[in-house]
Amino acid sequence: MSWTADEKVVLVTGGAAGIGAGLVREFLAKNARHVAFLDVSEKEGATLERELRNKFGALRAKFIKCDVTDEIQLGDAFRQVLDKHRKLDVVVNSAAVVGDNSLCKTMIDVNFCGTVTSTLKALSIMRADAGGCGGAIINVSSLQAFKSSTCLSVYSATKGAVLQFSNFLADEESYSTTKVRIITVCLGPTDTALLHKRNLNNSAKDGHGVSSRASEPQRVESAVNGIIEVIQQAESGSTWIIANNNIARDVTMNVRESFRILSDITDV
Ligand SMILES: NC(=O)c1ccc[n+]([C@@H]2O[C@H](COP(=O)([O-])OP(=O)(O)OC[C@H]3O[C@@H](n4cnc5c(N)ncnc54)[C@H](O)[C@@H]3O)[C@@H](O)[C@H]2O)c1
Ligand SMILES: CCCCC[C@H](O)/C=C/C=C\C=C\C=C\[C@@H](O)[C@@H](O)CCCC(=O)O
Repeated sequence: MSWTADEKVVLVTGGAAGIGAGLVREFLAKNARHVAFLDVSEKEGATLERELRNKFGALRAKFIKCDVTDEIQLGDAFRQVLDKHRKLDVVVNSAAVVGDNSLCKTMIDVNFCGTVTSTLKALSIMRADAGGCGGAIINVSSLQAFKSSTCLSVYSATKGAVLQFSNFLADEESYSTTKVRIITVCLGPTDTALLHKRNLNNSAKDGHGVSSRASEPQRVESAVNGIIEVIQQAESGSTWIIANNNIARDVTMNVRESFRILSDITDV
C-alpha cells in the first residue's frame, strides 16, 4: 500500500512560514493525526497555530518555539511530541536562513548543524531496531547545492553539505534495519520571504543564478505538493529536484554518478 499522511505524527522545523508552513497545512489537510511545528518566529508560529486550531481542532497542531541551533531546545521539542503522541512518523527539516558571507556562522549553524542535529534525533526516535516505528526524514536542500550564485557561497555550501550528509547517513544506516527513509529534496526558487531577501530577477540577470532559465519563482504550493509526492514514493538515500512548478524529479542516479567519479579519484 502506498504512503499516506493519514494518522501520521509529523514534526516540521521552520514550520511557521514559507514552505514549512505550507507543509504543516498540507499534512493536516491530508489527515495527519498531529503536526508539531518548530520555529524561532513566535509571532508567525502563534498566528499559524491559531489558524490551524480553528480549522482542524485544538489537538491536531502545535507550535513549539525552538531554535534548531540549540540542542537542548531541540531535544525538548522532540520529547514533547513523543511524550504526547507516543510516536513520530515524519520529520521535515525546513528551517534555514540565507544571507551573504557575513552571516556565515548563522547559516552554517541553522542550515547545516540544525539539520544534522534534528536528523540524528529523529533517527534515534524513529528507528525500528531501537523500538521506533520507522518513518521518513526529509531534508530540504536547494538547487544551490549544485551551483552557487553570486554572494551565496556559504549558503550554497550549507545546502551541499545537507545533501551529502543525508545521502551518507542513508548509506550508513540501512533502511532494512532502521525502516527510516532519509531523503533530500533540492528546491528551485520558490515564492517565500527567504527568496525575496534579494530580487530574483537581478540575481538571474547577473548570469550567476541557477535560476536564470526560470522567469518566475515557483509557487509554494508546487514545492509543498512536490515534497508530499516525494514522501509518497522516495527510497532512502534518494535525491529529488522540485523546481519551476514541475513535478518532483528523481536525480539520485546523477548524484550517485558524480560521487562515483569523485570517489574513483580517491582510489590512488
Ligand atoms: N524559497 C526558496 O527559493 C528556496 C529555494 C531552495 C531551497 N529553499 C529551502 O527551503 C526551506 C524553507 O525555506 P523558505 O523559503 O520557506 O524560507 P522562509 O524564510 O519562508 O522559512 C524559513 C523558516 O525557518 C525559520 N528559522 C530560521 N532560523 C531558525 C532557527 N534557528 N530555528 C528554527 N527555525 C528557524 C524562520 O523563522 C522561517 O519561519 C529552507 O531550507 C530553504 O533553504 C528555499
Ligand atoms: C557585489 C554585490 C554585493 C551585493 C550584496 C548582496 O546584495 C548581498 C546579498 C546577500 C544575501 C542575499 C541572499 C538572497 C538570496 C535570495 O534571493 C535567493 O537567491 C536565495 C536562493 C535560495 C535558494 O535557491 O536556495
